[in-house]
Amino acid sequence: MVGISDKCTEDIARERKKCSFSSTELTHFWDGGVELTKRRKLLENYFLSDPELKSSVPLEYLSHKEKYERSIKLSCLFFKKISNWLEHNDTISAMEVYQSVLGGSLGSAVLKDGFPFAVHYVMFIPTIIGQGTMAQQAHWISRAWNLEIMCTYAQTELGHGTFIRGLETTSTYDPDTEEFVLHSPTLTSYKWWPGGLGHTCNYAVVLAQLYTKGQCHGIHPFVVQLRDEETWMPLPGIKIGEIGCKLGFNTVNNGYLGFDHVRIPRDRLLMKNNKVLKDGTYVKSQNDKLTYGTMIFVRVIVVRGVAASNLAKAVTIATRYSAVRRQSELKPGEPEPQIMEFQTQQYKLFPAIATVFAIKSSATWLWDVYNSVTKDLDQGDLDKLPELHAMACCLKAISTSDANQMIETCRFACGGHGYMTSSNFPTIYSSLTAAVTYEGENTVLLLQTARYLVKAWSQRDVTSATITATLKYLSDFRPSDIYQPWSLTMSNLAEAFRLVAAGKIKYCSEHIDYLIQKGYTSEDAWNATSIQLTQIAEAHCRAFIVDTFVKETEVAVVSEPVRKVLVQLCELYSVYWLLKNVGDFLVYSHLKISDVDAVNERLAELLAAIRPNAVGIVDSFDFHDDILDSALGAYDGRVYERIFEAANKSPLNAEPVNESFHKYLKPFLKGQM
Ligand SMILES: CC(C)(COP(=O)(O)OP(=O)(O)OC[C@H]1O[C@@H](n2cnc3c(N)ncnc32)[C@H](O)[C@@H]1OP(=O)(O)O)[C@@H](O)C(=O)NCCC(=O)NCCSC(=O)CCCC(=O)O
Ligand SMILES: Cc1cc2nc3c(=O)[nH]c(=O)nc-3n(C[C@H](O)[C@H](O)[C@H](O)COP(=O)(O)OP(=O)(O)OC[C@H]3O[C@@H](n4cnc5c(N)ncnc54)[C@H](O)[C@@H]3O)c2cc1C
Repeated sequence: MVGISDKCTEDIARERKKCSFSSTELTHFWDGGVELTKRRKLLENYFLSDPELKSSVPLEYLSHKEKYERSIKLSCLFFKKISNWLEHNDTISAMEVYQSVLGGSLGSAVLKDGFPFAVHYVMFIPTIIGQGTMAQQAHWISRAWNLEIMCTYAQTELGHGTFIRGLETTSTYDPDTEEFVLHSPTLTSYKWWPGGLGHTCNYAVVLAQLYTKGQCHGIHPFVVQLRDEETWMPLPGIKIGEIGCKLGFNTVNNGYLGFDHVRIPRDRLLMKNNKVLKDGTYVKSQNDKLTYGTMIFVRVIVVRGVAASNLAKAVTIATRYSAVRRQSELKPGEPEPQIMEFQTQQYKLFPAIATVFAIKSSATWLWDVYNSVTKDLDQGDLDKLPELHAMACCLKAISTSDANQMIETCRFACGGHGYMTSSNFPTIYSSLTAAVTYEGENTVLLLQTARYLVKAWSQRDVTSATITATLKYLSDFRPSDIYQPWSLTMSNLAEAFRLVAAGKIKYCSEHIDYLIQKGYTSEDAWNATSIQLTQIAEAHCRAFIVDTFVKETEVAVVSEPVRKVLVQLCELYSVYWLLKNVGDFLVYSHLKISDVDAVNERLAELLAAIRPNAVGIVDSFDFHDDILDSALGAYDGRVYERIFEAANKSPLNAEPVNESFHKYLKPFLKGQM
């Protein structure tokens, strides 16, 4: 074993030396500025140096019950520590602290399989802000923020997750007592999935069909107490439990919930948007989609906080590992190369690095638009809500599905060792892949964006004067644009993505019209076109991501060496996705068959150009080793020693002979069983 460690650390140190730019400068760009990097590190040091928050036994060796109990202990210590921090420091706002703990990667160093308190902060509090009156906000936010109560967001039911208009839980107003009566009429009406609902929370926002004066007004949010505040026993009429083991999220305590005629006061209906008066009169808001606001918020934060951040972790691990792992021969008789020398390996890693930066720049745009639209909504201006909804849907879907596929590719890039739990790929994958489904299943979200695009296509001439920036390419589109000459410049690549999106949107819209003319209902025509409809949402999203990434590389305040890296990554992202969908580009853009070889060559050139900087680029994500938590991806490159150390944490290695030998194996082998 002697010498292996030195060789690996030398390999990775050599990578860092040959880097053509300052990794620290790229870290500042990634964090959003020097000051933000400082603050992030301050928080990391504060939390990660605390021995109480570290666990000696890896999570995977605990039983399901032990995992839950440890998750509660660690969550309490962790959130106590956050309160202590906020009491004694005013340099970092509470919002920023919670964002880095729950929306960033810091929390995963403490509870890698998720927090049972997460939905309390990520969904319950935002729902009260978005849906509660001032009085309701004052009451519930202060109770929730001060952790007097633990809360969740209970929308999904056993029978319905996507189609929330089909939820079956009812909330019927009784004007005599001025109460709502919550009821679960069927098994499929049981709430199913909410994080922390099992045993952790005593309150929830419950989405239920509101009935008053014999009329159903659709789903509305109600704050409901589930457990006694002292004894934590479920209240009468509340049937509650945990939903059991899952692919991941096993410390999140996802739960189920049923109601047997549970009465709650009238003021538990969140009434910022819609109201029920004392006598049962229903007062409708100007837009019934405002009830869906919390979902938009979470989709917005998933893009960077979940998709980019998990993919960045995975590609850091795989890239560092590829710098120290040596295998096979490139030329006969020569020493085994670092596996990163293989072009196929570069093709697995570098597009994933480029995708992390691409997602990040779109996520920044989305966050800014979210904040501006939220302000408009508060002033009663709903004009920009459809664009925000459409972009949040497709960016959530594309970022999580890219990350999902690329994290798996990063795992494959690490061969057998990637399959070890100690690589941390299983946890990174299982927490990311949940985001493909939660907060709007990806196909469904793509179809929401497609609905917006088809509508925009039909209105593009009438609305061209007021068309939003993300749709301007539709009103600019001329079918003859596909006869322009092709060139391998970034502006031309971006144009090709826009042409593909516009061409496919045009085709889909015309196809739907054609089917309707043939006698299809509009719903059947929609369904019969829906494969292509998901593709137009993807094409629109890719064109948007490329445009946003290009603009970011142009305006970023960085040195020329860093800008060069960003430009290469931006071009790689574009070339990679063009070649993945080359058929579409041949049909809908000005790319011709005779141009494709040159694009393939450009891909190879870009991979080769990024190769010397690869470790430097992933270093710039600046993951603390405790956050990466990977035997393959630690900063020092000591891969083999760490794999060995992790194996020796297996409880089976605590004794030389396991008792099952005496009980079963021996009698079996001796023919005595
Ligand atoms: C799929 C739809 C959108 C369908 O709803 P619908 O009422 O049938 O709508 P439709 O007829 O297709 O469209 C009607 C219209 O509503 C618009 N719309 C739809 N959603 C929104 C929104 N959020 N904001 C603003 N507008 C929205 C649509 O664009 C349509 O507009 P239009 O009529 O075309 O002008 C909806 O039901 C939905 O969002 N389903 C997904 C459910 C979901 O996201 N659940 C999340 C549960 S919580 C969770 O998963 C937490 C995990 C967190 C964790 O653990 O970290
Ligand atoms: C880890 C995790 C945590 C969660 N946390 C919460 C939580 O805290 N609170 C909460 O309320 N919920 C939560 N959920 C539930 C989650 O939001 C739903 O699972 C999600 O919205 C998808 O709904 P579904 O499970 O009913 O899938 P379904 O809608 O049944 O989807 C199944 C299939 O049907 C397809 N499909 C459905 N409708 C359409 C359509 N209109 N057009 C085309 N295809 C369609 C989908 O594409 C998919 O392929 C969580 C889920 C997970 C996995």
